[in-house]
Order: sequence, then structure tokens, then C-alpha cells
Amino acid sequence: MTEFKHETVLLHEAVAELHVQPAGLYVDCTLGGGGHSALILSELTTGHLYAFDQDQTAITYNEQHLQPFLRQQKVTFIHDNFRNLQSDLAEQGVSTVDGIVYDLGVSSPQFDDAKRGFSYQRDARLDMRMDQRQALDAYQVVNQWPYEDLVRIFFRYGEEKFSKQIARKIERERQEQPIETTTELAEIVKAAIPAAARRHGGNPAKRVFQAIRIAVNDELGALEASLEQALNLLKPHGRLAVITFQSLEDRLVKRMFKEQTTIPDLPPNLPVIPPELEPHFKMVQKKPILPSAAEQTENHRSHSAKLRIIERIR
Ligand SMILES: C[S@@+](CC[C@H](N)C(=O)[O-])C[C@H]1O[C@@H](n2cnc3c(N)ncnc32)[C@H](O)[C@@H]1O
Repeated sequence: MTEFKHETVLLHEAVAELHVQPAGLYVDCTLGGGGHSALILSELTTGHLYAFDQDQTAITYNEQHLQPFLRQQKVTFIHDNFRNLQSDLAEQGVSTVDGIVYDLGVSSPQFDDAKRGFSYQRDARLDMRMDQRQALDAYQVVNQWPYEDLVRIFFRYGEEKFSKQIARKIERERQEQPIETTTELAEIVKAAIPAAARRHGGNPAKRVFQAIRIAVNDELGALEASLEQALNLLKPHGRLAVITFQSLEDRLVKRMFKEQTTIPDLPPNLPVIPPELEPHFKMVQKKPILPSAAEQTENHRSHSAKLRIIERIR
């Protein structure tokens, strides 16, 4: 691959918050174009980085891009879903680490490469798989999933008001002939929505495509399973930094971090908090870190980004 242009969001902020120790063990769960990985690696001396991506193109690209670090044996690429974080690291003989970063969502090359089928503005076969080895793709979701499941994902993952109308229109269209491409689907979505609603609230295809992408890649399921493992893997003082790009992901991260950093409800007459009930983690910042105004101007993709960090205290 010659071109792989991905502008890393919150690069310095996320890596600074990891407090990289030169001899530490780190994990980048979302290698992508290798921005976060490269910066972490530049701060390591005897330390090591394990970098995950389920997309072969990201791994292939970084075998070149991060080749100097690869030659120094400072980095190991793991071509897998980060939902297998703990078992994949165990295979490498790693059971605890000093820091983990997630920079969620799709990379720009995934989105911009028309044939990956992520964009409603680029004509392609319906695909949207981040992992090219996976069987389930957007074509199957659109053409085979029952009406009820389509309504559920459009509503839940796309927060789409007209979920039922859109699902019904898809059902009708696919009875005639399969819905093959991104542009066909985008037209069907547009036609399913009342004319008055089409003038407000942005392109409805955006919400529906987001919903299908989340479903195809089980993005929220993978994130939840992986974050639980990430918390288990952290050494004391180890930090976990997560960058999200949409509210469903951010809510999930926020809720999980809150659960880990607050004391459970105690009986009212308890004189002191028993040490075993003290939380194992502390929130590093109360509010999420947002990209600077300059970054938002330069990189449109950064607009919705939020960085949350948690630290193991015991
Ligand atoms: C936004 S990009 C990361 C960009 C990277 N931080 C950089 O600086 O270039 C997200 C990457 O994470 C990968 N990814 C998303 N979900 C994943 C998962 N569940 N398991 C493994 N990789 C995943 C995608 O394939 C994509 O390459």
C-alpha cells in the first residue's frame, strides 16, 4: 500500500496522559495509521508496544511505516479484534501492562477507500467490515436481517427517529431485488423519510450507515468486552486512555469508568469504608479532554472526539 493518510486525533494529549515509562509495556488497541503507536515508541528505550488492528491494511502499512521500531524489536503487531486483548497478550507472555490506548472508529483510509463500502457518498458494494476475514457484512445485514432487527439497530445505534419507516422501505425493496450498493441504500433511506424531515437534521443515510457499521463490526460489544480486560491488565499507576467519536461509545466508556471509580452503595450505619471496598481506579480528569480549537479547525474528523483517562491506584 502506498498511501495511508490518517490524521491522528488527540495525538499528544492521549500519549502525554499515558505517562509513558521508557522501560514500560504498552498496548495500542487501534493501530490504524500508527500515529499514537509511533509517539509511544519514540518514548520507549527498553520498553515494548503491542499494537492491535483487525484490519490487514493497517498492519501491512505499519510493517513499513514503523519498520525501524520493528527492527529494534520494540513493537509487536497483533492482527486481531481487541475483544481478544487478554488472551492475545497472554500468548505473548504478557499479563500486566503500564498503559493502554484506544482511538476508536474507522480510520480515514477505511472510510475513503470506496470499495470498503463505509461511505454513503461513494458507490460500492455494501461491505463495512473492518476485518476482511469476517463473514458478516453490510450486504447481509441489509438484505437478510429481519425487520425488527433493522428497526432496533437504526434506533439504538443510529438514534434514527424514522427507523420503522426506513426498515419497512428496505424490506419492500429487497423483496423486489437485493440491495447491492451503498448509493442504492442511501437513496432508499432518503425516500423512506417524510419530505419535511429531509430538510432538517442532516443526511439520514449518515445515521443509518453508522448503525449498520456498528452492527456489522459489533463495535459496542467488542469495546465493552475489551475495556473490562484492559482494566484487569493495568498495573498499579497504569493508565487507560480512550478516544471516542460518538455518544454511544462515550456513554459506555463514561459508565464503565464511573463504576470502577466510585464506592458501591454502603449500609448507612457503616463507620468507615472497609479497605476492600475502596475503588481500584481513579478518574484522571473529571471532564473529558477535547481537541483544541486549532485541531478542530485543521481536522474536521476531530470535532466529536472525547478523551477519557482512568488510572489504577491499587
Ligand atoms: C481511528 S483508527 C486509529 C488511528 C490511529 N490511532 C492513528 O493514529 O493512526 C481506528 C483503527 O482501529 C481499528 N479497530 C477498530 N475497532 C477494532 C477492534 N474491535 N479490534 C481491532 N481493531 C479495531 C480499525 O480497523 C482502525 O484501523
